[in-house]
Amino acid sequence: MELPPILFENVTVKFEDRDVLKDVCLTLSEQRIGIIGANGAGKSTLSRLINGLVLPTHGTVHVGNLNTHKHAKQIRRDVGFVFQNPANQIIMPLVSEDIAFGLKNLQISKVERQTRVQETLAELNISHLSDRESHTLSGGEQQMVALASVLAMQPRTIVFDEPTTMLDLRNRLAFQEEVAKLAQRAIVVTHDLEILEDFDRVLVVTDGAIAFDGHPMEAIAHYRQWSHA
Ligand SMILES: Nc1ncnc2c1ncn2[C@@H]1O[C@H](COP(=O)(O)OP(=O)(O)OP(=O)(O)O)[C@@H](O)[C@H]1O
Repeated sequence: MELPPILFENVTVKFEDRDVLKDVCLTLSEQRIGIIGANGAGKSTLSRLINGLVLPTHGTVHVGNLNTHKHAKQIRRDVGFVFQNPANQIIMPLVSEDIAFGLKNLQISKVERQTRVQETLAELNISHLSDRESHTLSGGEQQMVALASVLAMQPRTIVFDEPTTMLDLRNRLAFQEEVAKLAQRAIVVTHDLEILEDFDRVLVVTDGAIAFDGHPMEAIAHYRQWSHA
């Protein structure tokens, strides 16, 4: 699978006149990239820039040749986003319908939709949730369903914003295994440092800037040291 590079050029994001990200320049071409850092540092904002959920106040973000300012619709087809709060992402009454919903928007045929829904549920070991009512699921079950909905759409990049916060050990391991197997690019914002150990690259965000960018173990060491300072 060809993975288009993601390019941040001098990106500043201001909220209410405050710089939440300051002049960030990055080229993301690796397959598995982690983003770590303190609460409020700007990690979610950085991740939301990738699919145009947040637009730069200054500068540009490109996914391949597409600019998030100009081509948000095309970019959203190619960059899936798994939200921190899965309840925000679940729309339809039944789990199977919810996963099929995104596929319908992509104009995928009914037969193909049903196949993909069942395959994705099986892949994540949650086939037993297929006919459950979405609003009765536990937080962790919702998080797995939100993940299934995005995986079923097969985007080439998937951005995860704190995907393991509600998961028990078994589902956390399932998530970790799923990410390790993905042919797609995974960009994961997390406070769960262990899941990043086999990643290709980890960014440490501090106060709206990239304070460290490199190998996971070195990035985690940098972040630990910074946290103790
Ligand atoms: N829509 C918004 N309007 C105003 N301020 C915002 C908005 N979104 C984020 N912020 C602020 O921007 C800063 C960075 O937020 P962000 O969510 O990117 O941080 P984070 O590193 O993901 O934090 P956490 O680990 O706590 O989730 C915070 O101070 C936050 O309050």
